[in-house]
Amino acid sequence: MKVIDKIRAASADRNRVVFSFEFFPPKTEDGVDNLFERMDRMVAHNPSFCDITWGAGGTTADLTLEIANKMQNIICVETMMHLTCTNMPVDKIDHALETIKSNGIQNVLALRGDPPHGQEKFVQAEGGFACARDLVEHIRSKYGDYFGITIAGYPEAHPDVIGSDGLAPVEGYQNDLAYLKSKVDAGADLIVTQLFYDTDIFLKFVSDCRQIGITCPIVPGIMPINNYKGFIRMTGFCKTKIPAEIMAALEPIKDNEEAVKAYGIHLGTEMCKKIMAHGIKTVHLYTLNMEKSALAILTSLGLIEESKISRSLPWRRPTNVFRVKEDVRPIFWANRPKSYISRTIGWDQYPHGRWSDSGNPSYGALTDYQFMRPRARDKKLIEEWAVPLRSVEDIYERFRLFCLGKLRTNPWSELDGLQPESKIINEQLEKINTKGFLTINSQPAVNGEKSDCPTVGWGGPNGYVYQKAYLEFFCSKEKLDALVEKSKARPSLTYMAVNKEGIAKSNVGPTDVNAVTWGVFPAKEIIQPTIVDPVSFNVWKDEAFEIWSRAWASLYPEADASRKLVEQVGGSYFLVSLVDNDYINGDLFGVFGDI
Ligand SMILES: Cc1cc2nc3c(=O)[nH]c(=O)nc-3n(C[C@H](O)[C@H](O)[C@H](O)COP(=O)(O)OP(=O)(O)OC[C@H]3O[C@@H](n4cnc5c(N)ncnc54)[C@H](O)[C@@H]3O)c2cc1C
Ligand SMILES: NC(=O)c1ccc[n+]([C@@H]2O[C@H](COP(=O)([O-])OP(=O)(O)OC[C@H]3O[C@@H](n4cnc5c(N)ncnc54)[C@H](O)[C@@H]3O)[C@@H](O)[C@H]2O)c1
Ligand SMILES: C[S@@+](CC[C@H](N)C(=O)[O-])C[C@H]1O[C@@H](n2cnc3c(N)ncnc32)[C@H](O)[C@@H]1O
Repeated sequence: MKVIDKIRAASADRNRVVFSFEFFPPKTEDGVDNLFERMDRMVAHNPSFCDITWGAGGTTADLTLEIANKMQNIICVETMMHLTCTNMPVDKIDHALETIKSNGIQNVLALRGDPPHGQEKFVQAEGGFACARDLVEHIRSKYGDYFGITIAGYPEAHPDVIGSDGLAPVEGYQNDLAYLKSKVDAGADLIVTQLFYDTDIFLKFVSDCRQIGITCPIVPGIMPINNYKGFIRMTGFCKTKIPAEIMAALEPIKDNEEAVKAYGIHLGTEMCKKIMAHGIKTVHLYTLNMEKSALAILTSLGLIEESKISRSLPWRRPTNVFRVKEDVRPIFWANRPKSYISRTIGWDQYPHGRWSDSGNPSYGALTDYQFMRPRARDKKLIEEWAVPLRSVEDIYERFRLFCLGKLRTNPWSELDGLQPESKIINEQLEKINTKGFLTINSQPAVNGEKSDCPTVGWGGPNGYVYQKAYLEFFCSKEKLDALVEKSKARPSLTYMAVNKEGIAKSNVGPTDVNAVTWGVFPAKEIIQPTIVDPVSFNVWKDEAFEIWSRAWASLYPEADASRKLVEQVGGSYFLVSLVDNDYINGDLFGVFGDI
């Protein structure tokens, strides 16, 4: 969706305030991994968009494109990619735009760019554009209305116009404004401003823009002060005016980083309050890839609340323009959303409400990507899972500890630990893992809980949510046989089981689709976001078995005895998916009672 449409919708919805986060491409691979984990946490607070910068002179082009793709499709946040003209002939510009378009991204921040490192003046690339307005014109003429186009605005005028006294001559400021209007007239629909610390200057700028007929939203760019030296460097570079009272407040605490941060949060909050009091309901935060100050400012403003992170679906709703209609997913990849998205990236049609509408979905092939762990998690996974294993009971112990919350990582999960809903059943999970039913997925039964309940709620307020109890685990053939025998006396149970070779047992039909999570909301059809189905189970099973070797056994050296044990268990156990369809009086764990 275009950011401008989100901002307009928020303004129509009781003038709701929206906020956004800016990030830049980190310099190392570990940095990139860490950034995604951080973004994931920040996106849970529902920013209207996040943007990623385009390294000076196009130095980070490939990385920016890759990060933008992951932000939109895996983190699932509305993504705006910065794009500059520096060193970019038109074919390179088009390559970048075609790439993000095919990845379902609809938002671009169109910029001229700074001169490349070490150079003083911006130089137009051969066959490239001279300024941001040319780029805006090009995007509109070639891509029509597909992209939402944002441009940069400078409340104190562009630094090129600012003199050595730190001020822009009136004429320079006016020319800059007139040029800004020409960028809007060329097709831009949103302005994000350069950072500033004098709110009066920003408010005057907005008023000046309105006077010359700029009507689009103007989003204030706020950079929380994180450390004194960085602040001085950035404001010097951008020629930003620092009000005397800010300098006076910083001077005595400049060597105390914590005090500077706290002041930065206080100042950012006060600036936003003042801006918002003037009717501006958007805030753009230059996060500098840091989480604390940006979130603290939003918390102080009452725009976010840790305890009220709400989910519109039990899994993160896609933002990719091609998959926004998607509202049903099989449960199997619930703990591996990145893998699910990568395996379904080619789908051009998403089921709407009824899973069977999608027919027989062709999942993408299993690739190395599915087994790649973010480096930062690698260390933790090795520490928690590559421990000496003498018997199968030692294997059981890993699963048991994970279900008790004593391990953070799990080879079958891309997520950190368990979800809050698992607390309801973690004692039962512990018991069955101790018996050798090695769980990798679960959900408790829910019969009409309020939809804003912090543990199992989703979909916003005023609705009711429901779930069938679900378990997915590996177990030996003997244990599976015992379970199948016992389940005969429990008609509410349905199961599917399969081993690595594909030998299968099940009491459901080959195309039966079982909705295991649904919600009832005012003035809406029933929403049923999560299903269990044999077709997807059959695809998932290959990934689930590969994880034994590619994500766990591979953590040990080649000939290690523990490695062999892991391979052997993974190679001989069955993968079982078990649903208790009686979500009112069922007792899913009861069937394990005397096995
Ligand atoms: C929100 C924001 C994000 C940014 N992100 C990035 C980024 O990711 N990567 C990056 O490299 N840089 C980024 N920049 C920095 C930006 O590239 C520089 O500030 C650059 O010097 C100007 O870019 P612009 O798009 O504002 O340029 P333009 O809008 O083209 O303007 C540049 C200057 O030229 C003047 N000008 C141009 N044409 C005319 C004309 N015909 N008549 C009169 N005056 C004219 C303007 O008035 C202005 O002073 C960002 C800046 C902002 C505010
Ligand atoms: N608002 C801006 O003017 C702005 C914003 C982003 C990037 N940039 C410029 O883009 C180029 C590439 O930046 P990068 O992201 O690759 O890495 P970088 O290391 O130069 O900057 C890191 C981050 O700092 C922030 N930043 C840098 N310069 C800024 C500025 N003048 N004003 C506000 N924030 C600024 C941005 O969030 C940026 O992503 C640099 O020349 C940078 O100055 C400018
Ligand atoms: C089935 S989903 C939950 C989905 C959600 N209830 C829905 O309706 O779509 C994933 C659940 O599996 C749980 N889980 C993750 N790893 C697990 C494991 N190893 N054993 C048991 N449960 C696990 C998570 O805590 C989470 O509750």
